[in-house]
Amino acid sequence: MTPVLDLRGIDKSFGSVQVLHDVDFVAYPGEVTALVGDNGAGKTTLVKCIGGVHDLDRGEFYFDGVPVRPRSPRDANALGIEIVHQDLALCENLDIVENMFLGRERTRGLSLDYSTMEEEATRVLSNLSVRTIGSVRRPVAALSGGQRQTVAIARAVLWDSRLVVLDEPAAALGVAQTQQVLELVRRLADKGLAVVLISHNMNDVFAVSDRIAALYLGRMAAQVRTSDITHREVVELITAGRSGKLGLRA
Ligand SMILES: Nc1ncnc2c1ncn2[C@@H]1O[C@H](COP(=O)(O)OP(=O)(O)OP(=O)(O)O)[C@@H](O)[C@H]1O
Repeated sequence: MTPVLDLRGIDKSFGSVQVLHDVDFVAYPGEVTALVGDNGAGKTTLVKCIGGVHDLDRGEFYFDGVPVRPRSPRDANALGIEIVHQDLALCENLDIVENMFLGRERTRGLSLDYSTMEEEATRVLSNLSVRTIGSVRRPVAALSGGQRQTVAIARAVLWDSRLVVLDEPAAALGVAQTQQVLELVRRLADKGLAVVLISHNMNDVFAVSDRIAALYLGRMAAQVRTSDITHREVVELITAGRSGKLGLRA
């Protein structure tokens, strides 16, 4: 199976500080790949390279097997890459439909085509089996944390997305809302998308991922199938960069 995303030998520095060292990373269609690592390990930096926010210093970037080089978020979006950042970037004063189409509004003549946008937003939410959100004309200010996360994720798949990266989608959520968001994450993959999930929560990672990639001090310690690794081994990769036969050699 050709990975949707295949990064090889990625280096990234900020000034004299090298944050990513020779990182390989793959994400397959229909799978959730968890990206784990301690604070400062380089997860966000890697994701920003994927999303075209940062240009790479060195390395190869293949998308659907084709070499590419996204140099802006717009380039990444055009390929089918969507990043849902932790702050979600939703506008409180706008409703769900307006948020989902923000910056990419549908127009008819000179005016906004609300009925088409409303139909498409409703269709995407229903395709994702989201039933917990109510009317799509509700303002985002009135939504709970989990509902906001749902809107941000639905916005990401409204376009012809192939790869969706979710940065800690359940970080601030309660138990029931976390469960709903994880189910949504799983459904995205079941629809054929490649999903990358950044998480510090091992229970969430084991509940939903097919593969786990562990970054340690800017190096990829291991990327393995979730069924081939234990909870304890992942924690060792995160904290020490190695675990038994897995991980970085001294
Ligand atoms: N624009 C920047 N300029 C300089 N250093 C940066 C920049 N962005 C990130 N870094 C540094 O790169 C390292 C990795 O940061 P990054 O945010 O990628 O880690 P992370 O794994 O996402 O951490 P966390 O789990 O805390 O979000 C940190 O030491 C950080 O200070």
